[in-house]
Amino acid sequence: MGVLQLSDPNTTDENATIGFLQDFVEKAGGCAVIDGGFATQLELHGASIKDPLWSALCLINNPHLISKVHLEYLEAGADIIVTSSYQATLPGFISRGLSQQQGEKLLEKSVKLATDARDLFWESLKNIANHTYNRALVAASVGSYGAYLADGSEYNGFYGDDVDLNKLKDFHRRRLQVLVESGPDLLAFETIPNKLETQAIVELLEEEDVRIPSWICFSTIDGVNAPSGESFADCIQVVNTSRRVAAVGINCAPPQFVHSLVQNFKKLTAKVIVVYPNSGETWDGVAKRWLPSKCFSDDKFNVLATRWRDAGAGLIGGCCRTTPSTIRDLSKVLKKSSVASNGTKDMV
Ligand code: MET
Ligand SMILES: [Zn+2]
Repeated sequence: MGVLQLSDPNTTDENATIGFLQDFVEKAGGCAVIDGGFATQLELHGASIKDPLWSALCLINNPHLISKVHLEYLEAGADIIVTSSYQATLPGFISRGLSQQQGEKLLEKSVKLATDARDLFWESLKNIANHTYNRALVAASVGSYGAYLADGSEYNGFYGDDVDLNKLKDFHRRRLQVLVESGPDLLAFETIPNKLETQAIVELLEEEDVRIPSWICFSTIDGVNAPSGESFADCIQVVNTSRRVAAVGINCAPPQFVHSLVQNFKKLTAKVIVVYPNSGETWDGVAKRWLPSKCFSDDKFNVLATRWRDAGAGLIGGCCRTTPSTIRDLSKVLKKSSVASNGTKDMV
């Protein structure tokens, strides 16, 4: 098995922006594996992140742990790792007494920690014959405005009457510029709860002429609509207008919702479908803690994941409360069946 040969994402051909991710998925056997809960794994290692900056706090006081978690997910078989920048925002850092420049350095660092881990891991495989890993891609996480507010609004979609399109674009603009300049392979917009923020992202990608492919993932509470109550048909219509968004889907929703959503999204878009649900526990945004789920096991997650793949999801991983063990099992299940369906695992 060798390195995936992919189209160049930095080309001036706009179609190639999308083609890059489509190629990656295809060459991974029709379904590539994303990593699992990042903040979850930091916490399991003892990091204290009960803070408005959440996992981004580790960028300041525990970057080694971030590298360790990236390596754990790579070892578990993730084809794509997501950076620690989900709740890393410039206003968030500034409110902690950091300067704009220090904040920008931390955003840059979130990408560098991930690309360094990816390169280190890939290098370590050099002398290992017949390994089944792919050289992973790094997706820079861009959490929603609600994630920055840290008030649970990423799960209810209500940003208040004073938040309009321009305010959301202003909020996202500089962080996006810094992340893009830091050289990730992809951008991962996560837990987007409404159509307005979708529109802001799509317009911003155009205004900033972003040439690396993005995915946009929504959260959902009822498993049918966006948290704002707007239909996914409405939200995806906006996504479909963008030649810079390569994939669209769901993250951090209960796994039980995902199958019907993949079926629905398949009807609404030709883009790659990306899903990485949480473990089924629910986040109490006010008390800032997870409320228990009815049941969760990696076995159950795997069974569900093969159905998501069969329904047309091209990128599958885990969000909060999933761990490297979830991703290891997921990777085995998805890659095993992709070998069976392709008859080969040689992707060059
Ligand atoms: N990428 C983020 C993480 O795994 C997504 C969090 S969703 C609340 O920590
Ligand atoms: Zn999550």
